[in-house]
Amino acid sequence: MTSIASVHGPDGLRALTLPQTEELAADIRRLLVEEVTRTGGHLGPGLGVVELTLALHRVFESPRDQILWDTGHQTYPHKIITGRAAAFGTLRQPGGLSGYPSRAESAHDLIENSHASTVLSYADGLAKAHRLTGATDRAVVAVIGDGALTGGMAWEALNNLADGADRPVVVVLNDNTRSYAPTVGGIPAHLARLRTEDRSSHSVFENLGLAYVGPVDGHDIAALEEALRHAAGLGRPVVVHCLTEKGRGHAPAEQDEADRFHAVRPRPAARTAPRPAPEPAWTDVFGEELAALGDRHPEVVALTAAMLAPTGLTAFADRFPDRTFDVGIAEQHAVTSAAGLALGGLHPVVAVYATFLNRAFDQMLLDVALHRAPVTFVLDRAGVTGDDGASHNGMWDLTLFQMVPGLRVAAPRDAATLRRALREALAVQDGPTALRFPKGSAGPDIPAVATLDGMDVLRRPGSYARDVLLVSVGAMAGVCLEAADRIAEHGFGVTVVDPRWIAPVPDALVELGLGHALVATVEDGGRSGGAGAAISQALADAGARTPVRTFGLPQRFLDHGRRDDILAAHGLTGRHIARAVVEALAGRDDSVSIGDLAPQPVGADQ
Ligand SMILES: Cc1ncc(C[n+]2csc(CCOP(=O)(O)OP(=O)(O)O)c2C)c(N)n1
Ligand SMILES: CC(=O)[C@@H](O)[C@H](O)COP(=O)(O)O
Ligand SMILES: [Mg+2]
Repeated sequence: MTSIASVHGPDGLRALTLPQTEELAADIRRLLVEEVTRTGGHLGPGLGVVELTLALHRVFESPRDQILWDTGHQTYPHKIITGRAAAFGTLRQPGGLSGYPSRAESAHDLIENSHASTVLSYADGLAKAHRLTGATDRAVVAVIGDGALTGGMAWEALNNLADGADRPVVVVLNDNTRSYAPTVGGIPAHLARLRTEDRSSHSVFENLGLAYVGPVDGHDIAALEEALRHAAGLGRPVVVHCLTEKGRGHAPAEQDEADRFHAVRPRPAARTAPRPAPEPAWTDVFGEELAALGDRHPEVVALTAAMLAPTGLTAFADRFPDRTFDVGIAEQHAVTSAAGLALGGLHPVVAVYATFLNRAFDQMLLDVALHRAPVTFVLDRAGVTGDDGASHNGMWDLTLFQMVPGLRVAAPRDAATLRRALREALAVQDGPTALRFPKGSAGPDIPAVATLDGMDVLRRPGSYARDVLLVSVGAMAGVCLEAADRIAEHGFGVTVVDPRWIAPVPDALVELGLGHALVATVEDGGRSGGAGAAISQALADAGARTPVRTFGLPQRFLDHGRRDDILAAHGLTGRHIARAVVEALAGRDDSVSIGDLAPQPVGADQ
């Protein structure tokens, strides 16, 4: 039995016979199922590319030849055969292997961004660089999924690749017919015709001017190697169309109609005490409320970028299939299409993970906000997500939102305020709205003790002294209340307020801030240009001399880890905030922000 342990790096692969390689594939599958079901992660995508990964590393000589992966979630087999099998059990653990390619881990990993549809653009750039630097002996190989191929950037890149007959790139299309769910649109329909029709009809790739090889059985190593060698020998841009099965070799994944085990949760640790009833997930609270509002709001339609279930739209889609649109992994199109829907008299809800909206900022700014289109953006996974690493944290949305004229932004603190904010957003007809909430459980509802011009007061100062105003943004309410209690122990009067709608900065919040000795803002998002910065600016514009402390995430790419650990590492805990506020009030040292006070995690962030 050829085991992983018997192969030392990709060079060892090329010495194996075909049967030995097939045995190795079985051993890799065993390791994937055993470890990923324990650690959590992307099991289905990796199972689907075991043979493809082996064939790629037997035909091409990485890292001289550069093998690039779109999204990177399917690279566990690649990691295993490029020297990281022994560490594979640390996958997605703090300080352990990243769940995506990592340049710090290996020379075989070139691109780390987990945002889809980018790989062909990297490849186009690399091919041009090799042409200009004379490094024409290095192959450029770009693996892209059928889902990622529905993203606009992929076609921008194909347009350029087709224009570079003297700049060879081997595009490996990993066609498993699915993103999470079956991939939607004309592109998968075309690929299906290529799979089933005789090769009389030209592929779209050939019509663009690229060579096309396939379709090839993506689980037949010999056939794959022959096709890849042929493609590499063409010396021009070529698409190798590989047919694979997501979840291959693990029956529960193969039979999973939802998403073929796209991403599995970690196996829960054995417990002695009964597990407490889980509090509702933010995603489910949103999804159930939107479905409930769908009857009362016939003008509401929902859009997703290939993530219907992950963003909570399943219930709405089940009840209103004609009012639900999956546009593929195409966030830019989703947003401008929503503007079109709004111009047509409807109220679109664009449900998206916060980090993925980054790429549709221009569309939000100039296709939606410029036209004051009543589009509601619902951002899940806002703030620190943690396990999926730097490009998955939703830590830029609050900063981007500050730049959009007329955009109203809500950051609910719990399930009750999420439901309320959604109802309020759907009632806005004269401009865009956005709601943002983190990954995971919405936790217990946090009641207000009073309201003030639409803002929720969560804590009044016992002594009515107006020493500190703690402005809680979204899900940081619990942290703020803990900080307030700690600060009050030092004899200071602390008010905690949750504006609920945090942009534009409410006038009532400025008014409230003017009357306090110090204002502190706490957000699960980037400090730079975030909600706190906007509040600080608004106070300054009102002529306030009140010092403002903003607590949030540093302007860094944060390594993967557990959400709570990352928040703590950057001072977003009651204890850290209290200490910094008390020191600022005591005048001991008001030049230091909490982000500098907090201990940095091992393997300091970039
Ligand atoms: C811009 C962007 N939007 C959404 C996602 C979330 N996402 C991760 S993998 C995936 C599906 C990818 O499908 P495909 O490219 O076919 O790869 P497969 O999982 O089938 O191997 C999606 C939508 C993302 N990573 N990037
Ligand atoms: C690879 C990718 O972008 C998604 O699959 C992401 O991993 C989603 O993660 P969660 O849905 O677990 O937050
Ligand atoms: Mg796919």
